[in-house]
Amino acid sequence: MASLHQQTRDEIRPIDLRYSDEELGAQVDDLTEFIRERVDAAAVDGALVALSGGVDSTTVAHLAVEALGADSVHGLLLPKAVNTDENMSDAERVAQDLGITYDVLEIDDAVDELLETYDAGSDSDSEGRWEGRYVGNTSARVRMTLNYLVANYENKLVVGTGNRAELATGYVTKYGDGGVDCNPLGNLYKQQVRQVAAYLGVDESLVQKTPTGGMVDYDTDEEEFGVDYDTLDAILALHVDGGVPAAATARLTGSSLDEVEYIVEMHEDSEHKRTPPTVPEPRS
Ligand SMILES: Nc1ncnc2c1ncn2[C@@H]1O[C@H](COP(=O)(O)OP(=O)(O)OC[C@H]2O[C@@H]([n+]3cccc(C(=O)O)c3)[C@H](O)[C@@H]2O)[C@@H](O)[C@H]1O
Ligand SMILES: Nc1ncnc2c1ncn2[C@@H]1O[C@H](COP(=O)(O)OP(=O)(O)OP(=O)(O)O)[C@@H](O)[C@H]1O
Ligand SMILES: [Mg+2]
Repeated sequence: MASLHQQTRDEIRPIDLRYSDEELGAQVDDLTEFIRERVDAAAVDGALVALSGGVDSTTVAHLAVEALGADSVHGLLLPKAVNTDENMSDAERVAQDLGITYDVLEIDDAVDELLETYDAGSDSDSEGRWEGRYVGNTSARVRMTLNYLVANYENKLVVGTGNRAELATGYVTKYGDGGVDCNPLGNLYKQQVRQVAAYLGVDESLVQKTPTGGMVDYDTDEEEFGVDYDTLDAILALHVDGGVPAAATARLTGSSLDEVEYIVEMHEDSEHKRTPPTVPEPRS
């Protein structure tokens, strides 16, 4: 990995976290070994991957096939009306190119039924953000339920797709896309995920695709972070994971202090998503 301290005050350019060629091959070996180990340790028959057409799930599907062989990997496409046809056809192409079995299960009815059961009325502010939150998160939890239904049925592990940038900022739905059995990409920043994807032969258009949650129709990840992914990666690597002071991080990444502090706030507020549910201390 390139040095985090490669910049001078006069020359601000994105911090490069990408692996060297040698590191990249070794990293991919480690990731495939990780998936094999998890499946062996659980004594199951393989891996289930939910496929969205995004680079994270595409990369995990490729890694799982490298690790286990196509016969041991099952894909699930779980479209909702809000998902673009392009994403879903990309997901289908990934499954077909890899030669894995997959199902396409529409989730709109299940999500609507849950919302109606609670009579979830309008909880929206003027931009519909709050309504988007509970609808989007319920969709993610319906997907999680279907992942486990099929994983139980097929005796497989649910292999998650969360990367370090998402997990560090809590940019996952708790017990939704965050509800998985293991996360092979959990220590990789987004630019490293893209690098691994390219190494595994993922189509360039998918490697460079704009990340979106597909939760509601207006979200791209970078709009919610307030900075682009390369900058987010760098802020996390320098400050949150690396202990470089916030002001120096802002300078080194070409960000404002407010932008760095917003990411820190996301990190701190989402601690509960990275730890098991708390229990009180036992009475002594
Ligand atoms: N301190 C605390 N200790 C323990 N639990 C705490 C807590 N604070 C909140 N909670 C619980 O957590 C809940 C909030 O968490 P959660 O339900 O996840 O909801 P929340 O974090 O508000 O929303 C999920 C975020 O992740 C993003 N997301 C989700 C899924 C996929 C993607 C994507 O890009 O692919 C992005 C989404 O856009 C949104 O910004 C609260 O309702 C409460 O139950
Ligand atoms: N329509 C969908 N069908 C199946 N799985 C989905 C769908 N939408 C989201 N998921 C699952 O939720 C995960 C989290 O979504 P996320 O957007 O973070 O990842 P991605 O789409 O793979 O990559 P990117 O972040 O670049 O868009 C996906 O990787 C996938 O496993
Ligand atoms: Mg996506």
